[in-house]
Amino acid sequence: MAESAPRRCCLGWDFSTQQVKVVAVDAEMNVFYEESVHFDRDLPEFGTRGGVHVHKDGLTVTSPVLMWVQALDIILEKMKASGFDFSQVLALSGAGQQHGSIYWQAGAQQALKSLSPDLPLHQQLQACFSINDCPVWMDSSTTAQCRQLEAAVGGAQALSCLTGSRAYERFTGNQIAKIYQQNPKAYSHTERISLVSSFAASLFLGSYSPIDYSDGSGMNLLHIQDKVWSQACLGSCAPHLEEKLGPPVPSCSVVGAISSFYVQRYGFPPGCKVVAFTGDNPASLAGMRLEEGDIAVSLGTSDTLFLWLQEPMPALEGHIFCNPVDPQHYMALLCFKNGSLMREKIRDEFASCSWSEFSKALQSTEMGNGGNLGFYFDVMEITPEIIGRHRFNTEKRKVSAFPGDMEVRALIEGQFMAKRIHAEGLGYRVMSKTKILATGGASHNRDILQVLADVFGAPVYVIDTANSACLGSAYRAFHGLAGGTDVPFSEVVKLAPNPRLAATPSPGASQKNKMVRKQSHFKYITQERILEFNREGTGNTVSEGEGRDVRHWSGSAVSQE
Ligand SMILES: Nc1ncnc2c1ncn2[C@@H]1O[C@H](COP(=O)(O)OP(=O)(O)O)[C@@H](O)[C@H]1O
Ligand SMILES: O=C(CO)[C@@H](O)[C@H](O)COP(=O)(O)O
Repeated sequence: MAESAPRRCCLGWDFSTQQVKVVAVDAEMNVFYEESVHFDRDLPEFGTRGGVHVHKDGLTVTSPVLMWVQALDIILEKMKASGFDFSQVLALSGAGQQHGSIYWQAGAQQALKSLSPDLPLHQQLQACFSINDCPVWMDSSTTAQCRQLEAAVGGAQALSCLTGSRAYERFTGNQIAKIYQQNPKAYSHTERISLVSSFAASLFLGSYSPIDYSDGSGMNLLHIQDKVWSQACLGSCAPHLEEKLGPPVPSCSVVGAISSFYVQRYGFPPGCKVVAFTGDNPASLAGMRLEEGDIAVSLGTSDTLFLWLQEPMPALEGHIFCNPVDPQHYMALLCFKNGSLMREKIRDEFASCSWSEFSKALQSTEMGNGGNLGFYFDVMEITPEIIGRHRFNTEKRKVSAFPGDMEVRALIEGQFMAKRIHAEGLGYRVMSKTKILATGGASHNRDILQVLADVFGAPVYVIDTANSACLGSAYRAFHGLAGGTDVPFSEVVKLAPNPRLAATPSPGASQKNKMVRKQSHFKYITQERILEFNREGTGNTVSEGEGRDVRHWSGSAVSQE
């Protein structure tokens, strides 16, 4: 796969929920190498499903830290076996699934600094962690800690104004508070706490890497405007937390040179720079070269939707993060937990475990699904907080199933309708110039992208790799190398290929959307509305008025315009 002629490059890594991935990008911004290690498939000894362990309470979700370390060993060996020329790597950066936290035991820094090139990393770092199973973003077990934090700073909106988000269970400050309360011994033996992103950077640096502003915004701890840890939040979560976190840094900072371990074992140049790692969603924003007015939809393990923002407008729903490529600006993010794993379940139940059958089901059903609507949350959703499968037929009745193909379309339309109304709740409006940039594993599926274009009434573009977090990490490595904050990111990546048009709205879609916007139909797809449907009981008719509106996205409503 690797070229034999020397090709100067930067590497972009992604430590995501289900896998570790890497791309190499040359000075002309071409991707010429991609590799990945899939946790469930390639490291079965850790017994994860979808890269995680879901605990008995159904709320606690963790991943083994040594699985991540070993995945890095494996991917580096794969690169070496393929002849990848490490000597040409000028710089590297990376991304991590957001919010997950790693607890380095006292003495671990020393172990990191004295890595022997004769042994793989996982054999040398075995005793370095005070917590072996790390809380990850899918965890929703910290409701008590969330309420404590909000109370400590004057309420949910006050916390959002400070940190960009009200308290969320998966956010790291609340996870740290839980560990401190339930396992104080492990907490006191911890000398450093990393995010998945800064942990991965630390493995390359051979010492602790700082947390960057952008991923640091997903902790409920960072003052997003002043870019310092909030003393009120730190104090509410756990003692001595500031020293365990270290000072945060701008996302485009060069945090050091690569550890001699990689120079000696793989042949990296000693001057290879490590640029601060960030969250996978901020890295995707960089990879898609998002512009103001565009909307990005990432269809990975989680589904996320994000926007570039000039001014933060923290609210009770969604998140504001510091922008990863422009320290003056921000990004807004909505996260939906029932993303690809939910789609896989419906695929397995109704489309013979095959994506091509899943696509056929979308092709054989009509836009609007004849008025049949579904919302599928097999795990407790984040946006909004709700669980269960909720289907409503064309007679406005709650039903327990649809015929197979209709089930597939109900899932995909429901997922995208939810994204649109929640984005509109944040103030986003689809305009005539709106571009939707899609990424993540499911963006390989053109039929899914067609539904996205139809529901948003806007064209959908993709980049050549569905791996925008890796790509963005490689771009960010070039940015850090070029001087970071002193140089506009757009200047550094100007040679990068433009996104390709993948789907345009079907005839009739915009007319439906126009009517839906006018009559505010989407607003009924809210937690309250679904709870109301449930209270009314399966088979009950939805009361006239509000409930009816949800179905107006279907064909029958168009004629009313
Ligand atoms: N053709 C396809 N159609 C729909 N979904 C797909 C397709 N190919 C892969 N996927 C989904 O992509 C997911 C992985 O996406 P990815 O962005 O790589 O995840 P992550 O970065 O969170 O590990 C898989 O769980 C799978 O469901
Ligand atoms: O919790 C969030 C964002 O707030 C998730 O988006 C994680 O960042 C996981 O990312 P993927 O592995 O699904 O890409």
